Amino acid sequence: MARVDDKDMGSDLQSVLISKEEIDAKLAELAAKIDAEYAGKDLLIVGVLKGAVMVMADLARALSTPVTMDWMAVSSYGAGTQSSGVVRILKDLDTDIKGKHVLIVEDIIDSGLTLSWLLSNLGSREPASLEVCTLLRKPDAAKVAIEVKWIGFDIPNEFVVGYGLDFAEKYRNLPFVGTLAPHVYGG
Ligand SMILES: O=P(O)(O)OC[C@H]1O[C@H](OP(=O)(O)OP(=O)(O)O)[C@H](O)[C@@H]1O
Ligand SMILES: Nc1nc2[nH]cnc2c(=O)[nH]1
Ligand SMILES: [Mg+2]
Repeated sequence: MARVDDKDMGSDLQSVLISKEEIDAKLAELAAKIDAEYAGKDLLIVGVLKGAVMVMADLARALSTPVTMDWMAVSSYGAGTQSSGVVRILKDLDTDIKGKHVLIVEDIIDSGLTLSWLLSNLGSREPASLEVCTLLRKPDAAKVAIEVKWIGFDIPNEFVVGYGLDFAEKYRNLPFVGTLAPHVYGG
């Protein structure tokens, strides 16, 4: 199992919430379900930058279904650890998704505001189908009416980093998901 002091960030971390091994096993499980769902269909997976890069890379390799991959970058106004729901496109898809089977891949759903906006934005482009796969989901997501077909882990309402998730752009390259020590975010 990965140690908390991996990459010399040990003193910033409080605990390992989900280990690399647990992430790998979960992605294999999700990939099998996604393979079954899209058998015989063309699938476009859409990663939401930057957080979803690790999930996209590992999920794509765990899938047997041939996929195409595209990326969106959005920014939700709001500083620090809070999302505001006001979303702006920083990088749009390179491809037209009309008539395509589209799977949005996210690292985390917290307030659900980013995803809710994305579902309505991409939904209006008339894809053949539009579903969501997220590695992590926090409890507040239940307050927003969004349907998430594939969920890796439901986690408590704590700020997590690693495996794509940042705090002030750091910690994304940790191979596991962990919680930060309070002194790092001024707690
Ligand atoms: O459910 P919500 O409250 O909207 O939060 C979830 C979103 O926040 C994070 O992205 P962030 O905007 O931090 O950008 P990043 O992926 O570049 O870190 C995460 O990757 C999700 O996209
Ligand atoms: N890094 C990180 N980004 C988030 N965006 C929404 N929730 C979180 C979280 O817990 N950690
Ligand atoms: Mg972030």
